[in-house]
Amino acid sequence: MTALLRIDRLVSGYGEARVLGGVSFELDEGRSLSLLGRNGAGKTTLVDTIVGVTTHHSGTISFAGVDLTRTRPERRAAAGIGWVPQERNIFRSLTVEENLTAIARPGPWSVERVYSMFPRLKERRFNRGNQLSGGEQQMLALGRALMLNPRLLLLDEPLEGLAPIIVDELLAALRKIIDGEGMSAIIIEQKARKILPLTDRTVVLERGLVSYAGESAPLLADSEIFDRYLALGDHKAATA
Ligand SMILES: Nc1ncnc2c1ncn2[C@@H]1O[C@H](COP(=O)(O)OP(=O)(O)OP(=O)(O)O)[C@@H](O)[C@H]1O
Repeated sequence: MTALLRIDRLVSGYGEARVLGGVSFELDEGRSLSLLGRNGAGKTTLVDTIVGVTTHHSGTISFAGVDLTRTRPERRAAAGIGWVPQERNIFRSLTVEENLTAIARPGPWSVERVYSMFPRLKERRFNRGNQLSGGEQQMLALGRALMLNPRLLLLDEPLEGLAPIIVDELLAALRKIIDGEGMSAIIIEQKARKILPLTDRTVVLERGLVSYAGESAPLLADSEIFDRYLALGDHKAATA
């Protein structure tokens, strides 16, 4: 079986600077992956390289059997790569409903389905992006990505800066999207223990290299394994 996403010896960064030093991993269709690691390890750089907005130095990115390494970001999106960056790129001057319909592509996800996932967005459908709370903006950013009906969803710290009750609501929605709908997803998260139970697989980055690539379950089940890869330095506080 061809992996949905195959990253092979990827080296990328910003201009001359190399952040990823040769990253390889695969993700099968319908599987989900936690992308973990300390601040500055290269998580955002990896996701941004998959999307096509960093400087590629060497290595390959294949998606559904097609080499996308030198393809422009718009073509990658059209191929089915949906992206919710850390800064949640919603249109702040458009209403919730306009945000959802502006970039919709045909497929199972519709405005009504997004509203049933996030009833709060339905209540706020005539409010503009800049009138929403942080949690509502994150729901809208996720809803927008779903409206593109992607084959793979890339989420960069979707829980960051949100109140605990909103974090729980988003985690429940992500569980429905991943488990219920079988969406393939890569999720960057600082709070490893929150996201590990949601995902089949995990990649841990350390200084631009893969230090762990495997099932998520052993990291949760065995505190020694968890500590070896995740409870170091900055990460200790973040995962507590
Ligand atoms: N636009 C940029 N230009 C130059 N260097 C950058 C840029 N963005 C990030 N970097 C550098 O790349 C390295 C990896 O950063 P990256 O944001 O990928 O890490 P991260 O694992 O996502 O960390 P965080 O959890 O802090 O977001 C860091 O040393 C960072 O300073």
